[in-house]
Formats: sequence, structure tokens, C-alpha cells
Amino acid sequence: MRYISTRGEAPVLSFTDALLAGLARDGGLYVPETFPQLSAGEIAGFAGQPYARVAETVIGPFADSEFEAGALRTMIEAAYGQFRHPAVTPLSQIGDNLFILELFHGPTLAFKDVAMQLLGRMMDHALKARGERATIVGATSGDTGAAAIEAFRGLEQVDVFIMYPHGRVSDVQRRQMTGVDAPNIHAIAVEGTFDDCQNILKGLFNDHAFRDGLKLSGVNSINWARVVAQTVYYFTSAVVLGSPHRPVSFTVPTGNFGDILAGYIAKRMGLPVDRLVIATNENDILARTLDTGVYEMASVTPTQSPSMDIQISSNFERLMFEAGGRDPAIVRALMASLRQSGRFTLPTQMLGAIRAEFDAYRTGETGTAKEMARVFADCGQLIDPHTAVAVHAARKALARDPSVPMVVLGTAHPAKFGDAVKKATGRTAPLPQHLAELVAAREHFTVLPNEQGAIERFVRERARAAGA
Ligand SMILES: Cc1ncc(COP(=O)(O)O)c(C=O)c1O
Ligand SMILES: N[C@@H](CCOP(=O)(O)O)C(=O)O
Repeated sequence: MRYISTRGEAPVLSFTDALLAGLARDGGLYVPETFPQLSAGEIAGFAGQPYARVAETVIGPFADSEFEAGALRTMIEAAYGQFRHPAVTPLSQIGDNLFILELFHGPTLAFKDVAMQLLGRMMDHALKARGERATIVGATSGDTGAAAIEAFRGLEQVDVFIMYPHGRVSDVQRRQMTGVDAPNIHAIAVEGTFDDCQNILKGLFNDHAFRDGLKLSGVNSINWARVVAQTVYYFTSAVVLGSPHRPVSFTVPTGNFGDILAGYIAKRMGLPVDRLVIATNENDILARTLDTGVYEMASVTPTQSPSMDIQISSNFERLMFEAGGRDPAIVRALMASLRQSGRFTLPTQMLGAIRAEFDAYRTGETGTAKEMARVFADCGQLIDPHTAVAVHAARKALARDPSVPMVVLGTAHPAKFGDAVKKATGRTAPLPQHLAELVAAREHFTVLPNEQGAIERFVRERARAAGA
């Protein structure tokens, strides 16, 4: 399988090259040249299979022969052996035809672990095979950073630099990043928002001298391997609910658009997905875009679901590429407009193609808190504020078509957002023991200004790949 850039001006790469590259050199995102197809029979065969077996079948065609025989299976088994639930991503039911897909049973209690546990192993494997080192940079609103630090800490081949918005992540999220004392891990508190961190991240990749000198690599969902690993749980959950004989819809709490894009990819691979529902908090740029056709940035409002406090939703670019008939010139023009004026208008055909697959709903702060309280009152289940945003949206979507089962992606454990959960429900979700110890540990982090130059200097001084 070969990978092309959404902007059409970067080298075509293999899976492992795209894995190690992160962002394409033209500023675009890598996508596969074609989507592998799974037949109804193959999907039906997933019923009763362990998660790791399904992962091997779904991910295998994207990476095909790039790992030596048995290596992908070994990495997948090791990655999902880290999860605290035997089903890896179990489903629970909270209402008529309404289900939560629990994606938070990994080491850092968020859906990011599902992809990151595998990504860490694949990168380490590829780097060792090439005898190379890499400098991994990441931008996080809290969860990606913790998952990356957990997956990469102590690894010989990589140094990891994670930028997070100073003062805008939950206490547990911050301590999961800053409580790790490992020589290859660097937590950077940037004086800005998550969008600022992500802009700097893209700036680092677009500075080709810096990028090449440091052998830069990325673990955000701009990395295609992240998205493909997240595709697996759409298959496992839909099959439990009767697919491929029955369509299933999904509602996804959305920020950078990686998680819901994975659902779209699953559909393109043959999974009978009915609707894909984008759930946003008050930072509702995507809901506005689907409504009006205009993607227009506004300022970021801090909310109790901080991981979705975002205006630049990177993976929307991959969807625009698909919905625009894979024409990179259209994507380049729209992204240039965003850079210049903070907005773009989707061409009519592209907007129509997106609306044919996606719906979008916004949930405000009061609705989020009420939803946490309602799910607790109805089912005795604590859910985190990101999941609550999505349950609220899912109820609206279900009211329009109650006949299709709706799966809400439960993206974080309630204990990660203890204050918001307690305020809404009066209850405390206890942290698992291994995290209780970590969040009590001494914190290690550096506060830096919201300037690409300052981050470049910091990374250059500390990265072991510098000059390698
Ligand atoms: C808990 C949680 N929910 C939802 C999201 C949004 O996911 P995505 O950025 O893939 O849209 C994030 C961050 O990515 C998150 O950490
Ligand atoms: N909400 C995310 C933001 C980055 O998302 P990613 O999926 O692109 O890594 C976070 O928790 O950091």
C-alpha cells in the first residue's frame, strides 16, 4: 500500500515511511492510495473473535508486507495485552438502542491508548530495523500526550516532546504527563491554547531543515497509523450489534476529527455504518460548518471537556480530500484560505457529500453536566464530560431514527475529569491504583512561550537525535 498527501505535492511513501514521517512535506496529511475492502462474510467472521485478531485483519492490508512475518501480530498482541478489560473495548447499554463503546481501559484511561500502544511498538520496531533514532513531537489537549508518554517512555530510539496548553488541561491529565521522570520524555507547558500548540507542531514539520536535522516524527492523528488503528473498534462494536446484517450509527465526541474519521474509513472499507454523528462542545466549529458550509475560526472557549476545546480540526482535511473527489488542488486552495483569512467555504458538491454521511450537534456546558447526571441516575454509570457531550448529541440523532442502534464512543474514564463528574453527579470515580501513584509524583515540565522559535531551541538542546 502506498500513501499520498492530501495536498498532492509530497513524495508518495510506504506505510512505515508515512508512519515515521507524520505530516507530509507539503503540509498535507497522508492517506492510502486505495481503501482495502472487507466482504460481508469477512466482517461477519469477526463475531466472537478476540480484539487482536480483528485488529490484525483490519490493519494488515494497510501495512501489508512491510513488517517481517509474524511481527505485526506480535505487536498487536502485546499492545492489547495492556488493557484492563478482556474485550479491550467493551460495549455497555444505557438506553433503548443506545450504547457506549468504552475506549478507556488502556493504561492512561483514554481512547488514545488504543492506537498509541500499537504506534509506539510499530515505530520502535521500524526505527530499530533501520538503525535510526527519531525525535517525536506532539501537541495535546491532555490525552494524546499522556498516552504517548506512556507508550514511548524509556525507549532507546526516541525522544518525546509533548506540548500542552498551560493551565488548560485537567489535573489528572497534567500529572499523567508531568509525573513521568524519564530521560527521553519532555513535557512542555505552552502559554497558549491547544490550537497554538498544534500550529507550532505543524510549523516544526514545515521547517524542513529542523525536521530533517532532528529526524522529526509525530504521534498526533495527523499520523495515518493512528487513524487506522482507531478503525478497528468500529468493526468490533458493530459486529456485536448485528453487523454486517444490520447497519449501526456512531456518535463521536470530536475535536481533531481523528476518531470520527476512523469511522468513515471503516465505512469505506465495507462496514455498514448508517450515520456518523459529530458531537461538539461549545467550541462548535464543525457543527457550524455542517450547518452553513462555512468553516470559520472563532476564539476557543475553555469547557469541562477540554480535550475538545479546539478550532483547527486537522483531520477534517482528510475528509475534504475524500468528499472533494480526491482533488488535492481543492484542498490546497481551502487550506490557503484558512491560513490567510481564518475561514473557507466548502464547495457545494463537497458539502453535500459530507452531509450525506455526517450529522453534527453542539452541547453546551449545562447540557453536558445534565447528561452526566442523567446517565448516572438512569444506569448508575459515571461518564466523563466528553462522552456526555456525545450522549447528548446521540439522543437527538436517535430521536430522528430510533430504529438504528447508536453507539457513542466513550473516549475517557470519568476519573480523568473528577471535578466535573463530581460537580454533576455528586460522585467520585476512583483512579486505578497505578495512576493514583503517578498523579502523586513530583512534576517535571518546562513552561515556554507560544513561539515556534522557543520550542525549536528547547527541542534542539535536548534531543539526542540532533546531529545524529
Ligand atoms: C477524551 C477525548 N474525547 C474526544 C476527543 C476528540 O477526539 P478527536 O480529536 O479524535 O476528534 C479527545 C481528543 O482527541 C479526547 O481526549
Ligand atoms: N484531544 C486531543 C488533541 C490531539 O488529538 P490527536 O488525536 O490528533 O492526537 C488530545 O487529547 O491531545
